[in-house]
Amino acid sequence: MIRFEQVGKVYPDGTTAVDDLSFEVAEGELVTLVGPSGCGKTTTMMMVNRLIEPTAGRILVDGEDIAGVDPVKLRRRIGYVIQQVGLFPHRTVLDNTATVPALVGWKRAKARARAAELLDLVGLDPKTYGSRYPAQLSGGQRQRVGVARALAADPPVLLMDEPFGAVDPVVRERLQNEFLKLQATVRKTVLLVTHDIEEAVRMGDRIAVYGQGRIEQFDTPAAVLGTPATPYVAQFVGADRGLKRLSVTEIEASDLEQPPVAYLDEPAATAARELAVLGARWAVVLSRQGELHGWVSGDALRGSSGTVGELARRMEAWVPVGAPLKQAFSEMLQHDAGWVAVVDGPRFLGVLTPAKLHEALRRSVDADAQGVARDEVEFDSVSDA
Ligand SMILES: Nc1ncnc2c1ncn2[C@@H]1O[C@H](COP(=O)(O)OP(=O)(O)OP(=O)(O)O)[C@@H](O)[C@H]1O
Repeated sequence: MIRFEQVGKVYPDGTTAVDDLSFEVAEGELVTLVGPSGCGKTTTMMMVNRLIEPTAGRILVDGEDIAGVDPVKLRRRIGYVIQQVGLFPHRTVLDNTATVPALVGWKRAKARARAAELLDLVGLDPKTYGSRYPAQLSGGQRQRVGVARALAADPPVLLMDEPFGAVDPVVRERLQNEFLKLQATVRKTVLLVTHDIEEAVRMGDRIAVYGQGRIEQFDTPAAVLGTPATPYVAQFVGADRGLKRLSVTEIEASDLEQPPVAYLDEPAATAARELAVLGARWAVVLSRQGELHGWVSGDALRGSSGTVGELARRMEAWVPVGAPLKQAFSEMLQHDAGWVAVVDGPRFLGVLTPAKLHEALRRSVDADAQGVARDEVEFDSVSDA
């Protein structure tokens, strides 16, 4: 979808910003460009919408060499989100969001209706915020408007330069998560620049790790963390990459333990006896169809004449199977729980304990050490195509 073929950029003063870049961003894929300040990330991105012209190689968007495309027309196909957001201060939020649809000739009512829809999508109620001016918004809200505006004309490609950079870490994580949810539905082809490896890992389907003007590694987050291609990459991803793996290692059904189970319609006395036999202090409460309803303690069951369902407590700590280990860990901490329930839709699969979580993390690190995960990674290179 976006393809760099041996692209280079030397500025008129002789600075080589990037050299011999070749990589591809597939349709619907989110690729993060990460690296230290001055390594050429922004130059790379701005060559895609022709705000900067390459001095070598070529860039294709949707199979077409962009050198031959009128820059203004090109930019209408490419959404652009930048850190400073660049909203027009004297226009309302709604009109800011409707900028591009209006430019490409949509009728005013249609452009505004689309803008309202987009504001809603990024979590800003158009009734409340649509008539405000940018100065009347928080930093995080302005960033959201920036994203809404970039998406308004429904461009297939999105360029994002430090889009969540100007807000505090808590808001940033929320914006990142919101954007990932949005991306799961809109499936744009995205190039996202960041200097933050955590952001690159969290957001990217694949990551391009930049050294000085060139890509040191182009891989999935798991592979970059697990098997850094060069000492430079290893240093850049940091000594705590084991911890970062929590974000990229998924919970699998085989990681789970099977705790004692009690059923909603079962008499409490029966369940209490079963727990006593097992020497267990609690049980997970399920429907007969295997749906998770909560948990119940042996103490609550003993002496009760009712059913298990009447005594069940809500399960606070749960995650869907396939979620990253980090999410399970965070649920455990948040609810001060010794384990988290893992579900597939409404169906209960088992529980993840700290010991199993540790095992899963080891499995993921060992798999990389043996080169397993890397073998599974598909490389896109220009020469393969
Ligand atoms: N117009 C210009 N003329 C000369 N050199 C430039 C120009 N723009 C950028 N550069 C240089 O090109 C190199 C790459 O810059 P670029 O902005 O692409 O880096 P970056 O990785 O995006 O950095 P940052 O994270 O700090 O924004 C830097 O050495 C920079 O000083």
